[in-house]
Amino acid sequence: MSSNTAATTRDGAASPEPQEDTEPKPVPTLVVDALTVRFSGLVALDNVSFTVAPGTIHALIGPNGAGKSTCFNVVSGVYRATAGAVRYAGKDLTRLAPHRIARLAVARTFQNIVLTHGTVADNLMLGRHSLTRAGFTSTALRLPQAVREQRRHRERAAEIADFLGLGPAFDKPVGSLAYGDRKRVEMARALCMEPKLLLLDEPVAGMHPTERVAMAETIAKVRDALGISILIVEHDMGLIMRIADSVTVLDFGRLIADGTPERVQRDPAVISAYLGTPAQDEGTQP
Ligand SMILES: Nc1ncnc2c1ncn2[C@@H]1O[C@H](COP(=O)(O)OP(=O)(O)OP(=O)(O)O)[C@@H](O)[C@H]1O
Repeated sequence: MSSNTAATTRDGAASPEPQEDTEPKPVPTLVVDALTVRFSGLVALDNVSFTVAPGTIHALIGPNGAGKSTCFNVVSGVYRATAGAVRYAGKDLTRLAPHRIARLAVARTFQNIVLTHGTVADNLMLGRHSLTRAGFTSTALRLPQAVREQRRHRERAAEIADFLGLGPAFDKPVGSLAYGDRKRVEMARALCMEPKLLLLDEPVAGMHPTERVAMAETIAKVRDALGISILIVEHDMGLIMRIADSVTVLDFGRLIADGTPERVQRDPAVISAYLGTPAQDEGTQP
């Protein structure tokens, strides 16, 4: 990070604040309003409403088949809603294709690792692609402006890699990294899009306990340093209780609880929904 833009987080670490020429835009509120999704006869989401306040970590939890991924996929434009709306930055996301949603500074990660080729730098530069102004021809011809722009993007990608603890791996092939680091690359790629809303789909799935704790700290650090909103689907209840500001609980497509982690954890409907289903892992019980 260039010294004139450097900022520090609460813990004193360098913060990857976006380098914007103009005043940064405020983080919009995400409003999920009476969302219903039907697949043939099955109601995957039934009139679900909740709000993600700017700069907060909002968790979407629930037993298997509760409708979490369906909700996540509607917000990111992968699934169509049957009814209801998802309002964000003055738009209804249910009417937009994924690339138009991405242009509203909404980035998502995937549950399963999709990055297997190239170096960490290559993958992070993919995340910068939508922010690149230079066209294919000027980049291919290595025109000075295009070269300068590429250099700026690479520096920014390196800052984000550093922030996520991937600095030493920046020029290494993604395939050579440990599983936990590859999950971090996925998150770094999403952050390279400079999102105001980050959608994390099971960011610690498959990680061992030490990696999970480290990732939880990183997610909280991203919220604190960047002030962006994070919507997270995750089965690891311990992680959710540690870092979430608010939690929405789904069961059989319906919202059964919504509130702070402490309140939701004590809610009888939540306890009964979880006790009625087999535990995913040791962290699943509320
Ligand atoms: N593309 C689809 N076509 C048909 N049914 C679907 C589709 N996607 C999800 N469903 C169904 O919708 C319901 C909700 O599924 P969803 O994957 O959203 O739940 P989930 O809470 O994410 O579950 P898990 O924790 O197991 O991932 C399930 O009954 C599922 O089988």
